[in-house]
Amino acid sequence: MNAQLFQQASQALSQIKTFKHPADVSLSYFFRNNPQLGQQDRNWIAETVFGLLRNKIWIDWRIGPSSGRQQLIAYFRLVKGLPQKELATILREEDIEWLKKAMEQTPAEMPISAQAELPEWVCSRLKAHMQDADIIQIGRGMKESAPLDLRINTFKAQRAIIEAQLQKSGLEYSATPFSPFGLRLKGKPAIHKHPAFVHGDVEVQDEGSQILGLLVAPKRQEMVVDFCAGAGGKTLLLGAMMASQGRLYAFDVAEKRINNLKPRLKRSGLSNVHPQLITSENDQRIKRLAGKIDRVLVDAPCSGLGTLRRNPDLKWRQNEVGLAEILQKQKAILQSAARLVKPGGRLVYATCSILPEENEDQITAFLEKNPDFEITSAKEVLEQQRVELDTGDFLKLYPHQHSTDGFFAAILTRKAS
Ligand SMILES: C[S@@+](CC[C@H](N)C(=O)[O-])C[C@H]1O[C@@H](n2cnc3c(N)ncnc32)[C@H](O)[C@@H]1O
Repeated sequence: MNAQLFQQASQALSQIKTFKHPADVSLSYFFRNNPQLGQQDRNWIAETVFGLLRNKIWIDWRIGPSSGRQQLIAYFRLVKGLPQKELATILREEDIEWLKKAMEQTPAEMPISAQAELPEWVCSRLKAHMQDADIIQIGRGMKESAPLDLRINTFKAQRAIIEAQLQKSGLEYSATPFSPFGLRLKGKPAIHKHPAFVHGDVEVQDEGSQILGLLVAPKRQEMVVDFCAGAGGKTLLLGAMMASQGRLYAFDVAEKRINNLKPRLKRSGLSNVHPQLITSENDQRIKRLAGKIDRVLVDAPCSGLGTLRRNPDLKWRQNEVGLAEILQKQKAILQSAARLVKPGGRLVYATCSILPEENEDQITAFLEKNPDFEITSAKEVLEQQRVELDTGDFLKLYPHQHSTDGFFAAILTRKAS
């Protein structure tokens, strides 16, 4: 660490802290405007500002109102535990005085929000459903940085060959605990340049996201819809599970995301995927396919509060007003997507959120309105695939328990008429 680099981290932080854009977007913009920074410096700045964001609620409570520079000093001193002499190169005279006072002050009792490193409004919503100790555990799990998980593209590649390739290039990895297609890399190697990635033999995908595919469990020759396909993280998995057979529609309302799916699709070698830009959840195409689809995945737009390990800035970018809109959208999408499912067919509703309003509550409301659907146990569906993961009827994943992002999923089956 040197004074200049520290100053640059502080500047990057002040741009991120407007929270007008996602933190990674603001950071890329900062790097574009500072082309003199080498890769090592960029990595250090990114690690530092993300480290701060992962701990900022606690830091704000501990040191009170303060500048970005002071928050960074507090991060190194109080979170990373660096002794003051190691900060000598960056501390100015006024910093030393400020730090002395900050270290001495004892703030009032720590609120649950600071203990859990979650916004107050999130804590109060969780409190209606769980104990404080559980909220704290969930929140603390979100403070760790996420591991780099790969999914083997089983349509193209065999695990033994991929493992041999990784070993040959000196990469360390282990099998993911639950997903049969997963590998967890040690550290954060530049996997996008690795031949296995370039040839489409592996994709980067959190193990939790891989498990969602196991809940859909599409069969070869089936008609499947990935309703909120985005750039196709789950589409590619579903397509591989279908061994590139049957028909898999990838719907989304965002043109950019559907366009981003196309190069990934090409790399994957799949030919059963049909990306379709839709105008809304009520697009004409949905009416035409009504009652014809075997399996539908709704990976709904959500608050993303299960992904705080990767997107800690969501703690400031999400709020209750935004949540109210998201809840309406989720409800409308689920209701419309359900029309696609044929009798006996399966609908999987998933989010990367930890809020019950976006999860269980949506399912309860849906089932009240749609008595022709019933819950199928996630535990049983996973058991059938020899995956030992029991979170009950619903899939509920948390970083502190499963080392995945926070995910929720419910399997709904349309009763055979
Ligand atoms: C959680 S993301 C999906 C991520 C994706 N399934 C993946 O695995 O990479 C939710 C997606 O829903 C899309 N979306 C939002 N409103 C929609 C709607 N009315 N109908 C279909 N998709 C919608 C968003 O554009 C976004 O790509």
